[in-house]
Amino acid sequence: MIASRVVTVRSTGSPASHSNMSEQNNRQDVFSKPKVELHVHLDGAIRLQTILDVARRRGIPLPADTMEELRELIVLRKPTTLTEFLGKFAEYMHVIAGDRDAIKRIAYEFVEDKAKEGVIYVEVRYSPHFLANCDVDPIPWNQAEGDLSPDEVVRLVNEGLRQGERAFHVKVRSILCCMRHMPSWSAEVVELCKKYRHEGVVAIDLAGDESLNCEAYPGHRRAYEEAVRCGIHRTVHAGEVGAACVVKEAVEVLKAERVGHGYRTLEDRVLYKKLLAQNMHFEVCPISSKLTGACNADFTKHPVVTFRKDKANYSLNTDDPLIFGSTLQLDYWMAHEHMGFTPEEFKRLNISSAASCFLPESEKNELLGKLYKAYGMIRSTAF
Ligand SMILES: O=c1[nH]cnc2c1ncn2[C@H]1C[C@H](O)[C@@H](CO)O1
Repeated sequence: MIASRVVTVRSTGSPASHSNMSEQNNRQDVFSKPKVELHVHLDGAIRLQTILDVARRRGIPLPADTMEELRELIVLRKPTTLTEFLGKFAEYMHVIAGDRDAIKRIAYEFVEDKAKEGVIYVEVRYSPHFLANCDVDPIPWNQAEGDLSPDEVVRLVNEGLRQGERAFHVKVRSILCCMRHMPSWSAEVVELCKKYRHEGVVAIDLAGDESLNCEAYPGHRRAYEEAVRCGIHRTVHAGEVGAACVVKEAVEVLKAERVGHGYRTLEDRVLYKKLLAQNMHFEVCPISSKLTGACNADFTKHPVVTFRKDKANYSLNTDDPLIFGSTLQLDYWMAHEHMGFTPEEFKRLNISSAASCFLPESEKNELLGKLYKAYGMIRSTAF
């Protein structure tokens, strides 16, 4: 029996449309055991307070002076579209991008926040180009040109994450994102993955707006070929809002080892069966999928209900807790309350997540051992 206890669920923003804050604070932590998170964006997991502090220090005007006003500006309250959701990043990225202290700080604070959520291993992703202000074309977020390159961004994030790991006892690895609309950045992304593979960078990702262009550009394809050639792990955002053919392309052309979201895989039964047989991992983000309009707002109809029924390999993740006003506990709570997830299923999916993480085998085994121990399970237990 898992004892559930009432905890205060701290949130980076207000709980988007799911409830009011006091209601959220009284929610039970439905799985207060060590967890693994594989799909969360660093730039979607920044503290509101940090955005305010950095804006003040840098003298950058914001249309919000208080946490409440900033929350109002950034946090999504109702389901929208992926395109509109992605537009939220433009509200605050210009504050953090190009600033060395801010970048280290968001990485460090991210680890602290994950520790509070009971996460013992996390893979956090971001686009180095989106946080830079030189050696990137175009310079993002209307920044003036500065002297912070994508390469240095990776070094700073690595430093912040390493300090966070030591302070909060969470194991953290990172994934570098190519962006769908910027194929010209992808060659450098894979080079950065190679350069920093011994400093915590474990994989390459392709993020951004699938609804704008479905077929991966040659720039992305070449980067993924290089990743395969060099043994860099691969995940791809696919089938979030894009059709099942985007998932097919991710797996067959880009050689993705995991699929970011992947909900619309279910529309192609042949593909779904094939991926089930391959034990393909789906990085599921429940609250995200509701607020980006990727899935039906009725959680009882969520693709993860089918994944669970079919004993698919999947994880539960926050994706962008800042913009969704969420926490990992809230995603678990939604799964429990609206989809009937049990502690047994939470254990199973965390073990699948650990087994599908991008750590080297020996470290993966160590992580699995920790979970089995914490869950009071014997290693050979098969679900
Ligand atoms: O859910 C998402 N789908 C596609 N792209 C996303 C999602 N969440 C964040 N991103 C984008 C916006 C970020 O700036 C970028 C890198 O983290 O990845």
